[in-house]
Amino acid sequence: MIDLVIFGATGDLAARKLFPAIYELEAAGYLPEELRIVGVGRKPWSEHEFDKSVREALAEFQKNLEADVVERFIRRTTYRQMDFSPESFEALAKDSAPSSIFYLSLPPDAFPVVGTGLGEAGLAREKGNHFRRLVIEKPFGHDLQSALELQATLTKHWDESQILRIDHFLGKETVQNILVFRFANSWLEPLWNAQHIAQVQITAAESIGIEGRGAFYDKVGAVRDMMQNHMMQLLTLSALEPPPRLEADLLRNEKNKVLRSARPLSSGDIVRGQYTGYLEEAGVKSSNTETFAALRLYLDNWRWKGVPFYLRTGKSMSKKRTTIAVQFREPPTQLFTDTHCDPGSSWVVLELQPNESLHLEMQVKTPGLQFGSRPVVLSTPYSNGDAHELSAYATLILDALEGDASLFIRFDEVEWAWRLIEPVLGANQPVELYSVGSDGPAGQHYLMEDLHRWRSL
Ligand SMILES: NC(=O)C1=CN([C@@H]2O[C@H](COP(=O)(O)OP(=O)(O)OC[C@H]3O[C@@H](n4cnc5c(N)ncnc54)[C@H](OP(=O)(O)O)[C@@H]3O)[C@@H](O)[C@H]2O)C=CC1
Ligand SMILES: O=C1O[C@H](COP(=O)(O)O)[C@@H](O)[C@H](O)[C@H]1O
Repeated sequence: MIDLVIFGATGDLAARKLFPAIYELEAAGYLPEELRIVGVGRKPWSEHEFDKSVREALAEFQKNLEADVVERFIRRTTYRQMDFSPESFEALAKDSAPSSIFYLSLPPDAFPVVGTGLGEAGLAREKGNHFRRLVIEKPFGHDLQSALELQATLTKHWDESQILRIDHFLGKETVQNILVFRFANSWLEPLWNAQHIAQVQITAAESIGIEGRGAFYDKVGAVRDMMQNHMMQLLTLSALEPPPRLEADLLRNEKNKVLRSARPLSSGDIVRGQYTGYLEEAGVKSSNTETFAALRLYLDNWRWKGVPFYLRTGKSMSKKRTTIAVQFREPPTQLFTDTHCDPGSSWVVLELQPNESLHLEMQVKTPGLQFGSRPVVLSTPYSNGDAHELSAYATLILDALEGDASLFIRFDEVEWAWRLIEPVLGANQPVELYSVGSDGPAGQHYLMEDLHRWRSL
């Protein structure tokens, strides 16, 4: 028997992402026969009420449900009410399978309580071939100090190798494709450095606002919600050195080196924005929390010295689009007249969402007598239409079951991301207003070096 114990099973993330992801794994036949799913909550729900909530979540958040798969899934589930007292953890320990995964889908304040409660009840101990793993949602800490404290608390009972910190961007196929694109194409790698690359723009724009999460978001803002975690992951995967092998720690070593090579940031490297109308959202106090952030940073290492990395993320923007756009340097001399605006400009654009695809923007001859150049785009979709592509959460839950930590964040990555970001967390820096449905505040353009411009979304 293996237990997947979901703390916070009555909550939003469980309904929206975790149950649909487990359903996907069930439908694809990836779940071990002996897996039991234990939903934990403080609410005094009966089994029937929990089943009903799982069915409703699947109906709302999972397309193409098959009745027999739903029934197989429901047969695995059971609900457990806990008050997080020592006695409730001891009772859990009596009923737990020798191999268990504890998924903390809880508000961050509850991470130390539950991590410690499990540890004190002996549920972090592994015996023989059995495993005990702790999956933790983001955010891991609110700043560097709180992240260090949380880590110190958890590692009283849990070994770092047992802790799987979720960043759901790493579960996205197109994010993993960054590595394949870079390291499976030998023509590309010799060009992927400061000698040939002029700038890198990483954008994660969302068209949605804060969607009723005002009370949470207002204390967090875009830098903590997106920049410190998801955007840093996109940066490290774009910039890292090839690991000698695709093993969790070798990969994570390289990601950490990228973070450690970043030049310290100061207030001149960030522009913070807030969409108009944010202050009227439910749960928002009269605050200057940023709903948009743009950063300029440099990696002072052999490969990237002098290349600006521009990162931006925001809510209520003109569209949902996540891209990594890499501009190659212009040829040393211009042989051709250019009737268009950007002479000799070549870009590689990895579009991570919503249209998972790859674009090469290149120059070709202008048809006709004139010897000029004009841009063309070679595009290919990422997907080959395979129905077995898993959602991000399904991939990560499967990896957690299989004990593959490659797509989870190691603590030193969290720590160095906080070290990098902390100087620009500054809540007392002003926010610049931008209109809902725009590409963000005008001030973002002041971050750019001469001749660089943000690409339009
Ligand atoms: N929702 C989302 O889209 C995303 C969420 N996350 C992260 O996932 C985690 C869960 O998020 P979400 O589901 O939205 O959170 P919720 O606020 O919905 O909380 C989840 C559940 O936790 C229980 N809970 C609430 N407060 C406490 C507490 N103080 N102590 C113990 N249990 C508590 C509640 O269940 P009960 O009352 O039954 O105990 C609740 O149903 C968070 O860390 C969040 O940052 C990350 C990315 C996206
Ligand atoms: O973690 C988070 O991510 C989502 C964006 O994720 P995506 O997969 O939809 O791109 C963001 O909306 C949310 O604020 C943040 O907490």
